[in-house]
Amino acid sequence: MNSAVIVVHGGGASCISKDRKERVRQGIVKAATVGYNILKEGGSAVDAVEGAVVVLEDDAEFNAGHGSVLNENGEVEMDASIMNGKDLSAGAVSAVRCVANPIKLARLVMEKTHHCFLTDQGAAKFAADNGIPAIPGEQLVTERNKKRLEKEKHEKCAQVGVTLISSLSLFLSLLTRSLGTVGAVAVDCRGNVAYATSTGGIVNKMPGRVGDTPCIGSGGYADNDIGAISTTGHGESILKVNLARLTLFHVEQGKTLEEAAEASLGYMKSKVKGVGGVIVVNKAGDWAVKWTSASMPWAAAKDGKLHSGIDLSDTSVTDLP
Ligand SMILES: COC(=O)C[C@H](N)C(=O)O
Repeated sequence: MNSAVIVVHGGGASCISKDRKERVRQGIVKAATVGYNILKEGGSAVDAVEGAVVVLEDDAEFNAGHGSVLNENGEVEMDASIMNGKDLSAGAVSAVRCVANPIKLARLVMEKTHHCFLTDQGAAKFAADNGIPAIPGEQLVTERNKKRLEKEKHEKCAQVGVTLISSLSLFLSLLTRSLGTVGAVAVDCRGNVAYATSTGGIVNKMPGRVGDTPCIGSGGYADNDIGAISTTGHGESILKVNLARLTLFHVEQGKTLEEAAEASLGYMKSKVKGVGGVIVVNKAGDWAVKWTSASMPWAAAKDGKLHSGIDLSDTSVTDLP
């Protein structure tokens, strides 16, 4: 019998203000606890990662579901994917608008269709056909994200005429724009692994822009023989290096989870100047969290203990109830 493990993340970020930190920590801890309880009650790794991600999609502090960032037109378009390491079955949706929990829709794609990936209107029709209610898009829009879009548009305007933007400021702006994607990886007591990742993408994106999150191998991957991973960060960079599968490739080559995460994130930084973060588990119950962004809210539950952190310096361990 394997020991159950779940790890969750709340997105690579540049910096999180002091007043938000506590709310973010509470959200991430709640998600890990909900996922861990599902595992302890005998639920599958897929049930656990879906359950944890639903908690974060429902929490307006995170850029997924309710609280997603807005595109150029002020609308929410969301991407999500999920994968079962037992048989490599996978489901994904992109550019979906009026659903509260894109991860539930991704799971339905995985389990109720012969496809891996549905997008836009086809995904919306599939949702309706499967009893997922369409909600008014505005229900997903928060005041904070309206302000964020305004600020982003304003800053973009201010940059017009500036011919040379230093790569540092470019990265910082990319990260502020992409704060808060959510994800989870888990191992259940039968030794199966799974991942789920969900996002509103990056603020002020073009309508129809799809990032790494719904792309199997970039936004995540799960294979019982290697492990499960969920990624976050600059989507275009993650897509270019297939960050999730690349990390697991390093694991297959004999690296520890920690070393593999470091190698792939390092590669992404040196090759395309992209920053981000990953959470990884393997069948044996080892887990690792790693990021090259300034911070990444995360929590991991195993053997009755909850580990969590946001910045490099603030890891804490407590007993789970
Ligand atoms: C932290 O932000 C993200 O992870 C955004 C997501 N990877 C995207 O580009 O769509």
